Amino acid sequence: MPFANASGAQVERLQRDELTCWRVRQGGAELLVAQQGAQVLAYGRVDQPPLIWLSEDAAFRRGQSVRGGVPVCWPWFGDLRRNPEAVQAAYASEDAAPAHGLVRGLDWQLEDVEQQDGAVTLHFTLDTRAEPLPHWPQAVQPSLRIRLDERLHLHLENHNLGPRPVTVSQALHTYFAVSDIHRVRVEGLAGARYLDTLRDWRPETQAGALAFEGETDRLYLDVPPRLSLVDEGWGRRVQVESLDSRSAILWNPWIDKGARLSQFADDAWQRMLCIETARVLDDVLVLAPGERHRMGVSLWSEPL
Ligand SMILES: O=P(O)(O)OC[C@H]1O[C@H](O)[C@H](O)[C@@H](O)[C@@H]1O
Repeated sequence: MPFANASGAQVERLQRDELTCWRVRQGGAELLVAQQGAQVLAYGRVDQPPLIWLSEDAAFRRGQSVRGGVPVCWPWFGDLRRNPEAVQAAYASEDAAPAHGLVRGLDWQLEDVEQQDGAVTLHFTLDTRAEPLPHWPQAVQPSLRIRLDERLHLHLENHNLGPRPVTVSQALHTYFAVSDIHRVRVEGLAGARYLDTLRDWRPETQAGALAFEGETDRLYLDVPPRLSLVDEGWGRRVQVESLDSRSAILWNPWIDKGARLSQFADDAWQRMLCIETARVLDDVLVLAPGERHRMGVSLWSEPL
């Protein structure tokens, strides 16, 4: 049932196959968010190509992360065994740990929808006290605030409600839509250190802007607060501004890995790339007892 307020924002609950979603329309922008994983699925301005990419082969199934949008990776990023020891130690099982943590396929609770001053904010939490995560007996509660105004802002909060410090790694795994992977570059990384996961995690230093010429899967450190995705094909610059994060993952699967991915068309690698706002490697989060921490990202586009 849609409901609108005086400023004209419209928030509507709807179903995409097995998933409950919310669609927000406001000021010429449209946002779609799934309750599962508190996952942003789509975002853009109605008169422009989408800013966030959602796979045309996306499956909206319970327990399965949707390919595209902004999956929340938490309380670890990627392969747990590649994480610092303190992140691994928080997981109490000998069994193989799922990639990208435990919360992408779970239902988060929508706490409230706030509409104020031309902005709409959806606030999701995952109550890990009422329903502890499997093999992760830590009293840390994540929440995600998704705010739509002229821009899109995501804030991932961690609240350590327990008596012990807890170390987590995390990412807002944003999939961006691009006109053509051969016509884009990411600016802002020059001089940053990175680990190239495709070359045995070799440490490297970025020279100049990052262009994509093959499979790319890199963990960058010392990342500045502003990165820009320059898209010559669509004549725009997408600004990616982070809050309290100095690590980022840059990813494009290219042809061979793209063919092996779930919910991913054979040629989809040409139309997307990921810039993931993160806390990984030596940038992991150490949460003191009682501590709240917020990591964020804001996204918008400007004409070139
Ligand atoms: O297929 P998923 O579990 O969603 O992971 C998708 C991708 O996420 C990150 O960007 C990793 O760096 C990649 O190695 C991984 O392939």
